[in-house]
Amino acid sequence: MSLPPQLLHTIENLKFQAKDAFWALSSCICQQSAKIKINGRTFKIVKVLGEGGFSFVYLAQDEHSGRQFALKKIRCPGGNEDVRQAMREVEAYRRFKHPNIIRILDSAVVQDPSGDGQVVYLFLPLFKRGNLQDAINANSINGTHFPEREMVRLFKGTCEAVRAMHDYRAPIASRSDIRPSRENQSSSSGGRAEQPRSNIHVDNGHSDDEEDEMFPHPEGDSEGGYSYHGPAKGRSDSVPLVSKRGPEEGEAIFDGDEELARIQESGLHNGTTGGQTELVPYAHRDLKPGNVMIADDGRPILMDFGSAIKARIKIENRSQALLQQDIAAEQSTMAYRAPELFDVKTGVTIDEQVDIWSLGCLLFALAYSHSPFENIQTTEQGGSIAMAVMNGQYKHPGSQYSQGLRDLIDSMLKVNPQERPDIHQVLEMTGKLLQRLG
Ligand SMILES: Nc1ncnc2c1ncn2[C@@H]1O[C@H](COP(=O)(O)OP(=O)(O)OP(=O)(O)O)[C@@H](O)[C@H]1O
Repeated sequence: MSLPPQLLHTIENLKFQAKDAFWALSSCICQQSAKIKINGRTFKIVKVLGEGGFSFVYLAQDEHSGRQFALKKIRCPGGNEDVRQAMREVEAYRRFKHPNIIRILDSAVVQDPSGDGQVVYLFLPLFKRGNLQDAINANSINGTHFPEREMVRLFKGTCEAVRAMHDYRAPIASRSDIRPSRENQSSSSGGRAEQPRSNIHVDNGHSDDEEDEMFPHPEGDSEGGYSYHGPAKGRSDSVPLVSKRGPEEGEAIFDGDEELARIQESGLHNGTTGGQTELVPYAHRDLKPGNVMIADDGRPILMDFGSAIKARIKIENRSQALLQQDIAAEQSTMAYRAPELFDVKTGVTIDEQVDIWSLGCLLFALAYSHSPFENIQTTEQGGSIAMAVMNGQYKHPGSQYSQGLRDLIDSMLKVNPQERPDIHQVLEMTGKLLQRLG
């Protein structure tokens, strides 16, 4: 039976209307996908700033105040263990308060709207000038080099951030901070090969109690009022489950300069506010130019604390050694990784000297645009990066830089960690070099 032409037309019209409605709906959805609501605020995602192994970093703008932030989105497909790992990063950001260390502004754990699992959002101050790796890349493209004084200044600021970690003092009240880690007491790896983060169930040197400690504290506590209510089952919106006190309507979520001034004035450079403390050195474990941002005033700012860990780990047996190798393989960048992390020996204590090696690589990279152990396959040395690192095989390319700079790099790139200077000695040598450079 054929339909009258008028009815056919009406049907076509309805089809188009339905299409229009579909497009309107999808464009609305698309527009919404460029916005995100966290802790009661709506943020516009302006662009992608960078991408890491498990995360995206976006430039986000608060719709209300117009302020811009770096929003790090960490996917946690592996469930609670991944969320815990991400929360360790949040906690590490909060632990170290220093003018050369990035401060976290806020965080939230939400149900991933595009699938299963959770997402952890970190609000960070925006550094428009990029990081030291960006500056190195710009040098390579333009055929330019850092002036030596500027390079040593950037290096010194980075070392000051590292010193705050190596000299970290924990309040004594928090006894869990000094208990031996489960990692040090038991073995669980048994020779696993390099695996993705979500499959490695390690505690990164933290006891169970400390893991609890590392979760945000209840509202109103001394740490500043985070609260964790566990992952939300079946929620599809972006309701924050972990949140600092959400900003009131009209209240600026953050003022980076004010915050920095507060840190500098209060002298809270080492995370403690008085009372009894004890030394609990932390290692960053992934020092490299890409993890040092450049602030508007030119200050180097250390970031990316996903790999930060209590520095001193006693290796008592082969399984613990292999576990540490796994962790290093997953979290530390190979060309900047210390030799003792490539082949972890039994009966030794790994410590914060791993960072000194990475600082040597970082200063070398600032000077010559690449790590001493990058592009190793293409050199006449022939061996792998691991072999070159473990043998301490590298060469300074010809340059205008002073012998003092070369000596400083060489002092840090000692295969035996005990022969490397500690961070205080590195800073002393760096200061003297700066003085000589005028
Ligand atoms: N606060 C910020 N301001 C501007 N850009 C940023 C900021 N934080 C991160 N980025 C950009 O995003 C990139 C990735 O950030 P980040 O290193 O924190 O991610 P990641 O997943 O931990 O990376 P990786 O896999 O290297 O450890 C950085 O190299 C940088 O270019």
